[in-house]
Amino acid sequence: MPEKLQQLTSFFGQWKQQKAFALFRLPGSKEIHLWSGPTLDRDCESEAFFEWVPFHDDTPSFRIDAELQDYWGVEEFRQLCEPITQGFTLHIEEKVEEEGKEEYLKGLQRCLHELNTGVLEKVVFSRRVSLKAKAHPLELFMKALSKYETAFCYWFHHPKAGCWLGASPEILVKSKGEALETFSLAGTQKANGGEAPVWTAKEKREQGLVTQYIQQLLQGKVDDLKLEGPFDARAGQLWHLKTVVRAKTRLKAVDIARSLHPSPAVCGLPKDKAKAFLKEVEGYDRAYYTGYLGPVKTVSADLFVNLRCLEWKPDEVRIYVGGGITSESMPEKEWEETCHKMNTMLELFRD
Ligand SMILES: C=C(O[C@H]1C=CC=C(C(=O)O)[C@@H]1O)C(=O)O
Repeated sequence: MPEKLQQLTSFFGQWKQQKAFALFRLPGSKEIHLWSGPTLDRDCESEAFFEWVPFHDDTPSFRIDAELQDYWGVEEFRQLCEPITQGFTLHIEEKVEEEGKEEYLKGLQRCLHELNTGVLEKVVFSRRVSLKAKAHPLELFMKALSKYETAFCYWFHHPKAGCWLGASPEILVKSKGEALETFSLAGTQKANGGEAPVWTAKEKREQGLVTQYIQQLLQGKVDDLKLEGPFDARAGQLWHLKTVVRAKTRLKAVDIARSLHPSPAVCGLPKDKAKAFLKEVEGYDRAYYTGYLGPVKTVSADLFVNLRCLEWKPDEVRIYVGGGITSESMPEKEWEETCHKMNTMLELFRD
């Protein structure tokens, strides 16, 4: 057996016994990276580490020291992986369309009450669906690579955080030297062939609130703050509204990410009230959905919001989806939006 294949087979053949690891591909890149190593103490840094942060503060964060770093070209990796995933069945119970609808709509009414009485200005209400499924995570990761070329695709495993996979369209903080970039991403429409989306006032406002939040938070802390957009951004079968925010700074990417998180693209406004309200109204634990993750080096960082993701279990997957709610929201439309977002992960189980 060629050495590279042997190494990969032994790593992914017993991945559950491995130390924590992250397998990832940056948006648009043709390289797949594997970082693995011991967990660092909170706030302890190394030359290269993988950051893994939850949504709620009472869930633990993990920072993996990238002691082991390897990378492959996508095609080489695909060929190496074929023998590893061969013989695994890919199966999912597909009847999920109406599951949890009643509960979701009840929660949404409570969101609308908070919004209509002025307690909240925006809230990102979410849900989780558990499905019986069988798949090798590596196979799902490979599918994500080919279906979502412009997303940050990852497979993350930590003995204490579990096994997660995703294809995130949203940069939280990207930095290289002093150059900093972040996204304001919100507003969703299902793609309809090649047609450009027409955005409603509600969608423009929900995205505008995210841009404003980022701008206010960064102003005075960074130099040369510039905004580009909003423009249409495609993510799989969905469209979003996106504004790219650029700046110059000497602050550390991990510190900026910590102060931006959770933005109104995943939480709400006012931030603390929305967070507390979500904990109560959602009735389930978001865990690492809408947290953030990514590789960090001494001179660069690529941190993404953990969206369009699933939690993998041996016979089950849990898919997490949400959407921005404002006083103009129409319940049926918001429900449908979560169904469209769920399709991003369900697609991994289809040919
Ligand atoms: C919270 C999610 O998406 C966010 C990112 C883009 C568009 C969003 C929206 O239109 O509501 C959300 O803010 C999700 O995918 O679960």
